[in-house]
Amino acid sequence: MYEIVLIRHGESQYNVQNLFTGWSDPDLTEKGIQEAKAAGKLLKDEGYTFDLAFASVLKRSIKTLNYILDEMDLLWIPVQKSWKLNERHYGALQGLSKSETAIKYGEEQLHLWRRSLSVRPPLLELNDPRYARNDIRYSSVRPEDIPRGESLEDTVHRVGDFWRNRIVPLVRKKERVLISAHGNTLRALIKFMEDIDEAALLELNIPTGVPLVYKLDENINPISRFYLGDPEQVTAKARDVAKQGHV
Ligand SMILES: O=C(O)[C@@H](CO)OP(=O)(O)O
Repeated sequence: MYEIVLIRHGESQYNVQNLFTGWSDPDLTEKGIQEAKAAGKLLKDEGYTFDLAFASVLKRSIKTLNYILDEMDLLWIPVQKSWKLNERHYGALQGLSKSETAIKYGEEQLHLWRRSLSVRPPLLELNDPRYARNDIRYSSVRPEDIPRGESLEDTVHRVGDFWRNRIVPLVRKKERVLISAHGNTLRALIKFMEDIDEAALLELNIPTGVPLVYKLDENINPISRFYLGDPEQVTAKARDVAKQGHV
């Protein structure tokens, strides 16, 4: 049996202001830092250790990983960063208030934008300053691969590719891997691994800063997944994420 640990970054400045984030790059809040440190302590107390770790190229994911590794005295392990683990791209919604968007377009439309599989957000114009093509950190990415807005399904493709090509070979070698990523990247990965149906996907919310453990069989198919920590607290945190879509 194999195992892997996933985590969504701690609370960010955009989370606390209830803004659509996507590929925007806000920092962690003080609460987010504490969540990351607590996650590191929990992993250590539960006896976890890692041989290598992954993060996206967004600072909330990178810093969360660093706080966790520092807490575990594992800052020395190799870390690989990839844009393929970036949050789902929220297109022209990025930087807008979720509650104001709910007022303008209705909670139902907002829920579809946030939680459906195939609905894309309004796409960014090519000359929009939020379009990542002019950002130096994406200079090695093929321009046609840089999104202007993604459905969750689009994110499932890029994260699924990354899982198959970069993560699975390591897991097979019994490497103990930690992935620090984002709410919708992890929803995409869960969809990819378990092919959960749309109804379950609509209700799937990932709490910030809580380690999610996957047990995998010999073919690297999931056997079970569970959060570490107090189940009531985890449920309450996931409920808070769901509530961000209300007026
Ligand atoms: O804004 C975002 O990029 C994501 C994660 O913070 O939010 P949501 O939960 O609305 O998909």
